[in-house]
Amino acid sequence: METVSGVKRSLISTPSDVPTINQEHGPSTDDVRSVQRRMPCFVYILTGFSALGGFLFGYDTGVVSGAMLLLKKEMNLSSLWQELLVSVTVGAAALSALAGGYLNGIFGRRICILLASFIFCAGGIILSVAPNKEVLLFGRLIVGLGLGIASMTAPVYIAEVSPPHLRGQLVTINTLFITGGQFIASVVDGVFSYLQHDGWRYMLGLSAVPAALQFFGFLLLPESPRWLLQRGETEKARLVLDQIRAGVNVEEEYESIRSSIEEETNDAGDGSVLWRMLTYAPVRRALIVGCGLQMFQQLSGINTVMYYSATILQMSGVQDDRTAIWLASATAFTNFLFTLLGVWLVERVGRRKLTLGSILGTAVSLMVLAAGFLLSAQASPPVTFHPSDPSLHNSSCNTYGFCESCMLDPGCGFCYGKNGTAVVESSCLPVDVANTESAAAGRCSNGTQESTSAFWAYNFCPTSYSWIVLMGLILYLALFAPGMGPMPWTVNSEIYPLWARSTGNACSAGVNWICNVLVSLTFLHVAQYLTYYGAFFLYSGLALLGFVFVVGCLPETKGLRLEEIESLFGRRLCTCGAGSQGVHYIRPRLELGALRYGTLEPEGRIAYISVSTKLK
Ligand SMILES: O[C@H]1[C@H](O)[C@@H](O)[C@H](O)[C@@H](O)[C@H]1O
Repeated sequence: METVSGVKRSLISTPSDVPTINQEHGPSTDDVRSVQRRMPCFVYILTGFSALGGFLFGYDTGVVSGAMLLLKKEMNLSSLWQELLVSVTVGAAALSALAGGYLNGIFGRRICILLASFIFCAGGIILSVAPNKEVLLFGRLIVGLGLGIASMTAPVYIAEVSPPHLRGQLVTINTLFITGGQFIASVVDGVFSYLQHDGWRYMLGLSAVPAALQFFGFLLLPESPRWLLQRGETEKARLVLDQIRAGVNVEEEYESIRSSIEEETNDAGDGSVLWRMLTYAPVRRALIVGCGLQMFQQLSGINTVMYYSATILQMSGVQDDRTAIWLASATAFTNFLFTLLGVWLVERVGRRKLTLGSILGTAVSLMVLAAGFLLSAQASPPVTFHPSDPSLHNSSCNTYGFCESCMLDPGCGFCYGKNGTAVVESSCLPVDVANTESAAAGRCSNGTQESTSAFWAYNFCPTSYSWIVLMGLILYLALFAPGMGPMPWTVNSEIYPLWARSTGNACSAGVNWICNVLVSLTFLHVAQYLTYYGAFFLYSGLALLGFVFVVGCLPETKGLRLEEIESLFGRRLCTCGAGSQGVHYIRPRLELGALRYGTLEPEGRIAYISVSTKLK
């Protein structure tokens, strides 16, 4: 048990969807059922408009790969500039997510969402009219600033306006919008890839449309009642709560938020919020769990799959650029589809089981992916033909004996002929730096391929094991998307008490973006050092570590009111997971002078007995 302040903070009151015994202020079971029966339409509208932030997150991170194919030709971009244009957005998102915690605390969720959509709009317009690469870089930086704020604010806002029995589902809808945004971005990429001149302007600029929609929508939508109460705007808070609970008696919810804010204010120690979070054990544990989940989400390699799916598919044998782009949209669609499964499952099986099943499945499918690459590497065709052209002799490509090592060098590609299904007369040649679809010289150089009937493989080797890679990829998405995709966002939106919520979400979103940039920027280098199968075995190992972390540390939060969740972190870290396996809590309610205790039953449901025993 914590100190007295810890006990007071970890007070449990009755969740609205659990029938209660002898409760003083609670809604009757009929009230509760009627909330669940009535469709809380307004909450869905609020969720839809805030999740547009998730959509923009997905769109802006997803669209850039297709835009880059056109931009690099039109603006003659070096690989440094390409990397800069991709990573400046993610880097800016990491910084602005961290700053978003402060902004959320001061200005509230609504203003932050308005600010993010305004920034997205401005960024989209700048990108669509950019006359040169410097302005493009500036536009991508602006978009990143919006991304960071939106990524941490939308889940918090949705969690704060949702009723407990729908909260998991509604916050998961935000991730559904992220993956939806990635899918739409890939379709837009596919469509505008036919417009060789200026197609990228439409790709990058179109994001201004949903951003404007969100901006105007939020001018009319309310602030989070929890934030309003925290700022002392009690009347407004009650009005908003009435409005979003569709007229059901909100007295108990209002009281429970008010009393937990009162306790927080009384207990508030000295120092900044972050310092208080780090020095107060239950919140520190929640922060470790929140940041750990976000870290393992990224370390299990989702964005190597999302950003490089076209490349991965090419490596598995799909040769044509345009086919690869459309197959990449099939990948994004699979991610979207299985996130939908997560929305359906989250309130049925709970966050913990969903995350556990998903991360274990992710680890296994990464092994399948790695095995596919390993078999392809072992069956990699040898170099059998050394062309006499003296201009090719000085290149490092000349030193490779197999396609596998040739393909891993970004400066080289594999040029080969076919006899039936057998690879013949194969060479490793330097790539044409202006256009990686052909070799710099020789049989596979631009314009000569047709007459010589030679095939050019850049980034992949001709192999008969590509189906295993394809199967691993689909399996990966099907198992990652329902759990490890959305749960880190969903869990983070609910595990912190109100005073620490925006800072906690800012930190964990920052960790997500930082790990995102680390993994996606290092993928090609890791693949070069460890080969592709080594890289995927590495991600699989990291996912297994994540599994151990989730087993030990993630408690079940399903069905609990936000004010009750902190108590799940009352025990030592790595025993928190036991909370969902039947732990008994005894929580004296000191300020009321009455003793209440609750039993946390399997499935995270809490049964209540309120005992009117005076402590004094
Ligand atoms: O939860 C999301 C989602 O899974 C996306 O597909 C991924 O690109 C993001 O990085 C992640 O945070």
